[in-house]
Amino acid sequence: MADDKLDKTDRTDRNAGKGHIPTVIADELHIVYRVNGAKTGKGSATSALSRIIRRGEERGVRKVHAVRGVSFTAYRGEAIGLIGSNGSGKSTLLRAIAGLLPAEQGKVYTDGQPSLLGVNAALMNDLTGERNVILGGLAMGMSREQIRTRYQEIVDFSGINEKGDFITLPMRTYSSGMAARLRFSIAAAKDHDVLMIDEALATGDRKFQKRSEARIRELRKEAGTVFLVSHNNKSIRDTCDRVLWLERGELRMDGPTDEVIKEYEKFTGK
Ligand SMILES: Nc1ncnc2c1ncn2[C@@H]1O[C@H](COP(=O)(O)OP(=O)(O)OP(=O)(O)O)[C@@H](O)[C@H]1O
Repeated sequence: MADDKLDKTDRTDRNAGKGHIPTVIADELHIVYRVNGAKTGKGSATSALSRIIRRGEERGVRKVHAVRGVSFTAYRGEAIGLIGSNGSGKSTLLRAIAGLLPAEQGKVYTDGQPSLLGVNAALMNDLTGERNVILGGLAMGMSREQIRTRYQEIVDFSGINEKGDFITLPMRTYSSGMAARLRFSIAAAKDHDVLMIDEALATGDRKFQKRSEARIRELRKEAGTVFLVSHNNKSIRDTCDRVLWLERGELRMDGPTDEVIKEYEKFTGK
């Protein structure tokens, strides 16, 4: 499971001799979704017949094999980009590392509790931005005192109050970009062992993206590991030094950012 403590002497730690500390190890990881009540066939007489014949098997459950045998080791201080076409398994892999999805086969080992910062991270729409900063901080394990000292910093970083006193209004009055900025700011206020960001940078405007990129670089210096899922190759280039390229759930390439993006751009025809 994802919350297994890492065995620092793990054999997959190829760089142990160089003093690198592994934070996440995925070992031949497979993730399969099961979709209940999924219809097979088009509702024709023959498909109805075949459904009757299959009765007793896993009826109405369709499997989606989203991650297929992915292995890698992430180290402290690395910023790793995850790239690949739509539906290639990037978000699924992050959710599995965060311990939100069980492994069908294989294993994920993590050092500490990884935090997943998605554009869908749970904030309460009916509460004010202010309350969400406090609740979000508590949910991440910050003390009230820590939240109090970081509060102004979080609000300033989000830029929510640049156009008026929005932080005291309910989140439902925010634009999707404003909400995403607040989510990022809350998550980025804490020093994470492993921080995973799913497309968060794509949502803010250019000025906010720059600020987020700078913060990611800081988080790396503070010895965490950062994973970033993005379709924006420039964001990945500016932030990451290593890239994992997924395609149809398989790890197609793992290497230095420039090399992997070059191959990916050939693949996508850019
Ligand atoms: N909750 C779910 N139930 C069933 N299948 C799912 C679920 N979430 C994702 N999938 C499937 O798993 C596969 C991988 O999806 P995933 O969202 O991980 O891809 P992605 O690389 O993050 O895509 P994108 O770039 O479009 O965000 C896809 O085939 C998708 O249809």
